[in-house]
Amino acid sequence: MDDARDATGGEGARGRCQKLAKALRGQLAKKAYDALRAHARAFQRREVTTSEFAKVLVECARTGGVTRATAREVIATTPSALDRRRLRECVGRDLDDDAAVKSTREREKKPHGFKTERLGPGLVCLRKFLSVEAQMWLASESFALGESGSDDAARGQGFFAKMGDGTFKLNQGSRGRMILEPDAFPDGILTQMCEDAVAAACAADAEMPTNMNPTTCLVNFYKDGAEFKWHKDSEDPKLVKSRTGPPIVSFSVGLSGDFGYKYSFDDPEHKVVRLNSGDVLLFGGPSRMIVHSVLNVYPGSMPGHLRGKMLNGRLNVTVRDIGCGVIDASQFPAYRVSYDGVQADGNV
Ligand SMILES: O=C(O)CCC(=O)C(=O)O
Ligand SMILES: [Fe+2]
Repeated sequence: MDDARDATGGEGARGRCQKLAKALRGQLAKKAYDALRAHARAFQRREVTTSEFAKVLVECARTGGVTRATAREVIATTPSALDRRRLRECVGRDLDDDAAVKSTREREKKPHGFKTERLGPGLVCLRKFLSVEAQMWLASESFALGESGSDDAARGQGFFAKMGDGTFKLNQGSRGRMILEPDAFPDGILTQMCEDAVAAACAADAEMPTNMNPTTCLVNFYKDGAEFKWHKDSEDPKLVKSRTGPPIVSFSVGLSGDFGYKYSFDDPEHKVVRLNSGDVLLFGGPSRMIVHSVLNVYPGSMPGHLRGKMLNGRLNVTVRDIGCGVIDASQFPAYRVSYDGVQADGNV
C-alpha cells in the first residue's frame, strides 16, 4: 500500500499508490484505515499470513465500506508478484464485481471449441483458444493501455512515441511495443487466460512445463506488412541449458501473421506456423529457446468481429515468467533482462 512498485519502478506506480491511499482514506474511518495499513505492512514483513491478510481485505469489502475495486487495487499494488498471486488465490472470486464475474464467465464459456496442435516438444498451438469476447477484450484493453501510456511523459511506455511536434508514431517503426505486468490488465483476467492456456497445452504435451508464474508481458502491435527479426526470448541462463524453462504464452488478435521458428540461428531451414486471431502459441521446456520471427502480417485478414473495433493490424501479447529477472526500463522500447547482474541470453 505504501511502497508498492511496478516492474519499472516508475512514477506511474507511485501515483497509483497515492491514488489508492486517497481512496482508502475516503472509504474508511481513520482507525480502520490505520488498522488496514498496519496489516498490509505486517503482511509484507511476513508477520501475517497470506490467508489472514486476504480475509482482512475481503472483510473490509464485505462490511467495512471498501469497494471491491479498491480492495483489488490493494492486491494489485502489492510489490511481489508471488504475493499478489497468492492473495488472489486466497480471495478467489470474493472481490470480483458482479458485472466482472458475469463477463469473465462469458469469456471463459466452455467449450471454446479450440483445437490443439503439438508442433514439437514443449511447442503447442491452441487454435481459436480465445473466444470472440476475449479477443475483443484483449484488443480494447491493450489499446487503452497503449494510448494512455504513450501520453504519459513520466513513463512513456505506450505503443506510440511522442514526437517533438506533438504527433505520435509507433515506437519501433512499423511496430509498437509495451512492457507491462499482467496486472496492468484488469481483474486478473490476463493471468487467468494464461493459466488456462498453460493447462490446455500441458494436457496435450507432457514436455510442456506446468510451473508458469506470469510476471511480465510484452505487447506488440504490428501494422500490416510489419516484421519482427529472428531472435530468442530472454531466459534465465541457469534454465537455458536445463531446457525446462516455463513457457512463453503468446496470444494473437487481429490480422493473421506467419511465425517462423527453428532451433538454431545457423539452421538454413525454418518452419512456419500461421497465427490467426484467437490462437495461442506456447513454447517452453525443450522449445523455450527457439529462434523465431514474425515473417509477415497479412493485410485484409481482420476477422469480422474485430473490424472497426481495433486499429488495423496484428496484436500479440506474450506473457512470460521471468522469475527473478530484472528489466532495465531505461532501455525501453528494447527489452533487456538480467539475472544476478548478468544480461540474459536472447534479448530483443
Ligand atoms: O508477435 C509474435 O507472434 C511474436 C512476438 C515475439 O516474438 C516477442 O515479443 O518476443
Ligand atoms: Fe520473441
